[in-house]
Amino acid sequence: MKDLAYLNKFFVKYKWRLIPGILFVIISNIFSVLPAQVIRVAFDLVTENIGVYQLFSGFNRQAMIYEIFGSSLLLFGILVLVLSLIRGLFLFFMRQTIILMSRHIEYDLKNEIYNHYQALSLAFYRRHNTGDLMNRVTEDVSRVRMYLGPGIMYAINTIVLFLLVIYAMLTVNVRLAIFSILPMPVLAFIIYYVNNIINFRSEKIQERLSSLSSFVQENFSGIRIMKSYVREGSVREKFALESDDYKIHSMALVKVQAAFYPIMLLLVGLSNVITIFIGGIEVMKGTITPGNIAEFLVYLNQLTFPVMALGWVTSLIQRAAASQKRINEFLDQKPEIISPDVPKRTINGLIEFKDVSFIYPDTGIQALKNITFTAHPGEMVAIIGRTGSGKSTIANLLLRMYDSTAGEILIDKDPVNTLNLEGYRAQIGFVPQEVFLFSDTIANNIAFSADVLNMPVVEQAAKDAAVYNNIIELEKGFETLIGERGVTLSGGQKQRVSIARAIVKHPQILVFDDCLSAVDTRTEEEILQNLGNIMQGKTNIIIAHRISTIKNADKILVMDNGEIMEQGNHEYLMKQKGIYFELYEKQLLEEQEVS
Ligand SMILES: Nc1ncnc2c1ncn2[C@@H]1O[C@H](COP(=O)(O)OP(=O)(O)OP(=O)(O)O)[C@@H](O)[C@H]1O
Repeated sequence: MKDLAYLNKFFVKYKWRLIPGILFVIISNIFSVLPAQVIRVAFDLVTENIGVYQLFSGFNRQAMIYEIFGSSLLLFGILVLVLSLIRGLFLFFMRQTIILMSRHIEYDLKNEIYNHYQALSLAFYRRHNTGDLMNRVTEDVSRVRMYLGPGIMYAINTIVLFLLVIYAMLTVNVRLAIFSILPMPVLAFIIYYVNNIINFRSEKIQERLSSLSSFVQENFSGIRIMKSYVREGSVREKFALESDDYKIHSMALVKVQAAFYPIMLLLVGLSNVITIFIGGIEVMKGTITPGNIAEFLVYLNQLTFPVMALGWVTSLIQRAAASQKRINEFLDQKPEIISPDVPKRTINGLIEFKDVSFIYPDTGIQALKNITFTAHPGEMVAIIGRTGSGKSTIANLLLRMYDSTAGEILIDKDPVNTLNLEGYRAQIGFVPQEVFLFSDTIANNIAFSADVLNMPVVEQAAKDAAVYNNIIELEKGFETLIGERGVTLSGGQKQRVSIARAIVKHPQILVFDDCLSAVDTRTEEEILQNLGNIMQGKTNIIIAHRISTIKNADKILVMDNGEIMEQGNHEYLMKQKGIYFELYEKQLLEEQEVS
């Protein structure tokens, strides 16, 4: 329960909704207890007046008595109606304050979690799957809201109504009061117990449902592979198995739910029977009037819902506590990469890696060993090497997605971790190895880094990335939607849109992580030539597999197994007759074989 204490700050923030809300709950309950007393008076009046009416049988006065009796009953009826209307009005106010407060808190909490997520570093995202991250912002927050809104509202409601009704009952007759509320604790306990079973089984169903939807989603995403490997039959069988599992769990829930309402109604009915029985004895003894029995029956029916709510609210609070615990786990995570509190400044782009080593925190893989190199503004530094040799890791460290385990990375002679992170990253154009485009228009994807869309700039970036002609050939040009709901671009086109996105902001440092692999050599040359113009005086880091991409670079780092094996320009490395030379010969041979 201590996990829920985290939410207390919101109660303070929204105190002017909570306090009136509590007052409205109390007032609405007073108006819900009063009608029972009116009914008692009316009931007694009926029994008394029937006697009087019969006494005057055969006299003229009988019609008059009938009239007086009828109009006073009407008056009582109107009174009950008015009291109920007033109660309804306050119930409306109660919901308008407390439920609204819970919605405000839900909004604040979601934003808080989302902002926190954004501050967390890449390593955090490697450790947790997307489904889990999403669940905490949606499912868990909704459960917490149920505690903040209905949970609190019904809890206060139940307590207030209980106190009022039980007080009213005790003032009439203690014995009858005790007997009539005797089945209530049993009812509360059963509801609590059954609710827990229902929640547990619902969660199981939810898990099955997530697994079923992940299964379907994955198979539809990979439909091309599935069809080409003719696996429809076996996938259909697996789907039927998953569905069956879901059905079995659903049936188990239905059974409990089916037994729930009859048991509840039985207990409520039992209370009524006891009240009438014991009440009847008391009336015969003369301690209470028949009107009191009617009054008690109204009280009992009023208590039924709060008692049910008690069981329900208890399990609701338990679920909310479990969800808040999961939320707190994430909120307590400290970002590993923290920006120092310094002003943003423009960088020149001098990059120095000094003896940098890096071990990935989760896997313990040593991806870099004693890396030392310098990239000056205006230079193009290329990184080449076998897969898994650590090229992308250099880009990750340069972008400060991770901090190096040993050694130093200097930008304009200052350690990278002393720079304002946001300001620094904003001056880097990064094109990752795996292209990711948002489900949005091409224009918005290219202008992703800008707050305002500047079409001439976007168009120029598309021209520099050699994708302009492809875009204008599309029916809607730059306004074409891409992603799941939109058109599918080819692999090379996607890469070039992603390049345009990086160069549109004219960064001080440009990092290309093997992003020309799906582009033909002629287009590649065009892009590199354009880069030469845009990036004059700025620093380019190009990671590639093809020597043709990088042979004009000012400096080439040849990597293997996390280390720089050779370093220099193309001519120098060729003369060395080492790994680079071998790679060149091999690629030349492959090209000749292809042609
Ligand atoms: N996020 C990560 N967590 C743990 N280990 C990682 C992570 N990313 C890469 N590695 C490991 O670090 C090593 C270097 O990987 P890296 O991605 O830097 O290689 P690369 O040279 O870019 O390869 P490729 O050319 O195939 O992209 C590999 O052994 C890889 O398994």
